[in-house]
Amino acid sequence: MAAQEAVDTVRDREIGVEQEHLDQVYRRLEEKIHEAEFLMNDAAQRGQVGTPGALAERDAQVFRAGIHLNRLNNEFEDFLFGRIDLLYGKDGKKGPDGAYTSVEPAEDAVRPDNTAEIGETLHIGRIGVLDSDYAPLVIDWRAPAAAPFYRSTPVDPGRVVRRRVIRSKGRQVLGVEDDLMRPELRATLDGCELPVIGDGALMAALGQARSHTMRDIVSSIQAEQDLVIRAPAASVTYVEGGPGTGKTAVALHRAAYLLYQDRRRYAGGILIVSPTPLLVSYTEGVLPSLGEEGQVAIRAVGSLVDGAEATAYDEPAVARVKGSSRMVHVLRKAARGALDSPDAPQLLRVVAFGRRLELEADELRRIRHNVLGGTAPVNLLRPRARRLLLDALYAKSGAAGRHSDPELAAELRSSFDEDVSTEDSFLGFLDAWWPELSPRQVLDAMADERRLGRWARRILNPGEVRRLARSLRRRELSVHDVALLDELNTLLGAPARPRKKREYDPLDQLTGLEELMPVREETQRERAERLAAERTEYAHVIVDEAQDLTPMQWRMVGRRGRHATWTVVGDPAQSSWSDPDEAAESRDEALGTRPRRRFELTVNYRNPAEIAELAAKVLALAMPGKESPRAVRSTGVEPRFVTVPEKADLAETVRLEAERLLHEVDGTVGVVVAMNRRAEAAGWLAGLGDRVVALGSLEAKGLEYDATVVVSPAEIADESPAGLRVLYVALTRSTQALTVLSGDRDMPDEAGVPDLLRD
Ligand SMILES: Nc1ncnc2c1ncn2[C@@H]1O[C@H](COP(=O)(O)OP(=O)(O)OP(=O)(O)O)[C@@H](O)[C@H]1O
Repeated sequence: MAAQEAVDTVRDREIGVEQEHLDQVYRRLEEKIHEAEFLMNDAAQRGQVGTPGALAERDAQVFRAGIHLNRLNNEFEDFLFGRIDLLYGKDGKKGPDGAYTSVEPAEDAVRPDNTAEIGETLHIGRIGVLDSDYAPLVIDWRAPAAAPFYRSTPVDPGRVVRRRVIRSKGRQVLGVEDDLMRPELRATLDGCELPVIGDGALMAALGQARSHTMRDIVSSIQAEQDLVIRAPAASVTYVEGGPGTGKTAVALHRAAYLLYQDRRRYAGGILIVSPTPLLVSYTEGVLPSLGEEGQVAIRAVGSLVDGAEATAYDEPAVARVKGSSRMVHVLRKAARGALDSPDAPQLLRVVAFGRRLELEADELRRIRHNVLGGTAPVNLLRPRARRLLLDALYAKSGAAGRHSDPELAAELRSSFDEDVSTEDSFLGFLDAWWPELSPRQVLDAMADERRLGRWARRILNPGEVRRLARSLRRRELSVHDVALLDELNTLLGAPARPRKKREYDPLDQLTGLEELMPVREETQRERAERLAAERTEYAHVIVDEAQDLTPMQWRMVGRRGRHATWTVVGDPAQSSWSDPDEAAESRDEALGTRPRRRFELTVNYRNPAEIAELAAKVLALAMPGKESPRAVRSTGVEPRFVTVPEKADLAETVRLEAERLLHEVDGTVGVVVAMNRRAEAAGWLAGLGDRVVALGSLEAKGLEYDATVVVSPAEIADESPAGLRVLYVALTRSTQALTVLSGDRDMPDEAGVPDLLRD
């Protein structure tokens, strides 16, 4: 008891120490706010008066002050979250953030009797704050001086002796957790022994209940993740890792890091491509929590084309056709062939120079063939088609040989052209014979099985043509249709549209400040939409769940990053695309010859070992020989196996299980079913509240819940050629508890364990 009291006293004292530091930080920030407000008023009053140098300096100051204002108005849960106590460094050089730059300790930093004095203490937070003497009160987590907070380990501690995670809310420090990187040392700070509190901030973070939005991991980024986050942005950073290894989290933190490193370079925008709208809404709060809202657009792969917001999924056989790179050839033919619609006019009749002139079907066909000869986009060929029509009509008019004088001949021709091309019958004909085609119109034309059959001859087989045409007759766009629209957009060529004028914003006069201002009322989503509408290319593209992109989707994403650097994160073992080799080929095409830097993440932070072990059985079937990531914790709670009791039905059983799990966990419960049960499953859970959701297997991508019910592994596995990998995804969504519910098709044994999950 006395020992516990002593621990509590030390803990309280250490919390007090950090509280004092946080108070000092807030005092300093308040000073900065006053300064910022003064500067902004001053700037507004004085307008743009001054020398260019002074104006640039003033803008820079206002810019920095704007950052502070923005951050503080966001009342962060843990503005200050870390601290490292370091040995003296090899040399006495300081970096721009006021910290010593040396990574290695000085030779005499540790005395022969294994004692040492702490030479430097750094606090780490979401932004950097200097005191009035330019000494660092808080180091920005992305600054080089903060790297040892994430990188140092007992095996390779560098200068770090003690690493502390501070839990705070607003202005209040709530707790501290320490890790010793040099446990063999007896270190002192200001003459007193360095106390160590608690046992592991990471475990505390992992055990917390989940909500429907992802949290940032800024206070507990692990060393192998930090290497990826801070990797130089050259060419392609390629990251592989199993479920729960933090790929999505790392990708988001990397976006924030890149912006911090070189905001100017990324003014061209960062695009994050996510597989589903569910994953977009799950992750979109992370960047604002890291203080980054501007410049990053997070978009689902079904919403990458302006105006399309597809969420429907095609059945696997259709998705397979629509995703395949064979579609490029079909679309090329369709984009040109769609001009030749059944109701296209077969005769052009005009009156010119007092004569009736006609072009008949054969002549028209020849002209069209002639114009379409090259590879230029169809819509951009309309002026050429118009000219050839006029040429043919002029030839018929007999006026061509009337003047030998070239000037008079040219005059005659130009008055002919003007007469004809303003005639209603000519204009009407041109609109009908060479209409400006939209991608959607071509897709609609492909819904006609006969026409599609012509365009797909020797590319798709008759069964594929039938299925594709049938699916295109449904009006609702599917996720896979969006990549087809994008391809058609390129094939047709976008006619120049007038740019929307941006509303006047007085803050535009202050360079760079705009994106940081807290007064803007635009949400992250609105901003992303605006950015996407204004932009067709980005400076950096991050692809999450990259294993799922089809060849056609890779082409679409590739177009948005032709000059970009890339971060690509994925796990081949979770691929829902039936032919991973084909997708990898298209990925390589999209990324071109840029050199790749590869990283691997090896630790599963999501699933307890008990769940990870079960999922590994499916992995062994789906990808024999592929290793599972190592689970970092164990809960002692084994997965539960349930079958539908005799007098009950599936719906009732699922509902009962969901209710049971809602009692068991504080956070969310996900019920994962085969895609064709998606609609009915929502009904099974009616009235249970918003902590529980039903999801189709493909929608579960990237998400996580405190507990999950996986309904009929066999149904999920049989859904598509990639079914086993989709089942692997479904089984790896839970952070605490998992129920596997079997139907007849699963052939469960007496213990309820389905065939697929037995040893
Ligand atoms: N360093 C960390 N500290 C705390 N939590 C972490 C850390 N790394 C990952 N996590 C947590 O682990 C969970 C899984 O992370 P994430 O979703 O990024 O993994 P993933 O590799 O994308 O998984 P999947 O491939 O299954 O989609 C999340 O809850 C995330 O917050």
